[in-house]
Amino acid sequence: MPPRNPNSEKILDFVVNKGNGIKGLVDTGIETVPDLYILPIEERLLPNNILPYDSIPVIDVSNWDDPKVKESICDAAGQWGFFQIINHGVPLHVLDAVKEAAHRFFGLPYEERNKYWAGNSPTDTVTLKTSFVPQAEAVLEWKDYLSFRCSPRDLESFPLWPPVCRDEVVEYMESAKSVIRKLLEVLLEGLKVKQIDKAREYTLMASPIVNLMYYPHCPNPDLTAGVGPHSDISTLTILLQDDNGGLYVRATENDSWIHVLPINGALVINIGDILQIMSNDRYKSIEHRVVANGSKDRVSVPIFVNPGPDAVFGPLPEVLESGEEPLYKEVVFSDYFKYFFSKKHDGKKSMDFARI
Ligand SMILES: O=C(O)CCC(=O)C(=O)O
Ligand SMILES: [Fe+2]
Repeated sequence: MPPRNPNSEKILDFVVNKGNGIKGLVDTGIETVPDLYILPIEERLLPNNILPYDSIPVIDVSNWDDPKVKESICDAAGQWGFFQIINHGVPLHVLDAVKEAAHRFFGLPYEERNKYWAGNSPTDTVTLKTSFVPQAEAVLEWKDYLSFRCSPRDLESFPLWPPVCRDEVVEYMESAKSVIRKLLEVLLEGLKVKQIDKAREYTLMASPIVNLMYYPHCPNPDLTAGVGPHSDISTLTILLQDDNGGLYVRATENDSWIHVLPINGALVINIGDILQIMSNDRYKSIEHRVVANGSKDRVSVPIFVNPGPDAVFGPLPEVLESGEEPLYKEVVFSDYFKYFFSKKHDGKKSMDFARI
């Protein structure tokens, strides 16, 4: 990484080392985007690269057992890797409450937020961070996030979680559980897996993570990345976004992107790397990115549905049954996770870790 100029070093110290986050920097009243956040022009999302009339599928899941619904889900997972679901059963008030809780947490004074900063937090099940991997990034991402590990064991640390948002996070996670289960059942049935037994359950969904993402308003969002292009390493991600928009999904191998239109009450679903690997490429984990907003503070709440740390995953035997060659080797989830977090967001390069 090239050396940084003294002003960038100062900002890095304030945002990362002192734990103010990008929220703290915006609160100082900055009127321009600091160099530390300015992307080289070839990495910016330019208007010419946005396809204005395209959108990802929207699927009504009021009847999960309808074969047409199942088919739409599996088709969307294969062709798009991204879709929105409506009538999913998670109550609107639960969705609204967790978004409000995110605003409440990031609205706390520095001293209160800082109690949860990585390294200060009373428990490793909740951590406040900024950007993605600041020590590996030449340009930082315009986001802070409070991350909750949410396996049943992790939930034992609930009393140590921030009181301004912990109930809402747990309620959202609990209400989303049946949606997660249904989606995985349908997607696995599409891969000829009849039933999700205990071992499979561990590999598919044992260690969910819920993030409260916060993208404070940015003086010039076109210059910077809220989140750079990446695919998720999860099996599935369930994402609740607010009405500001700003999430873009890669459309083709060329550099074009589709905006994910906010729909009140909808959940955005995307396939993660693990499910692409387990499906031997039947389902696709598609790159996506976020652009911050010029005037509003954006929040989103992804649930990353992750395997247990020591789960081993690879192409499913049911998928390879008819003699198809596996495209991936078997990998331990914690190794894949460490690899992902050892470098900056970099498209779909993490998948090389598992590729044969
Ligand atoms: O905030 C969003 O809309 C998406 C965030 C995201 O892609 C991620 O955290 O992996
Ligand atoms: Fe993502």
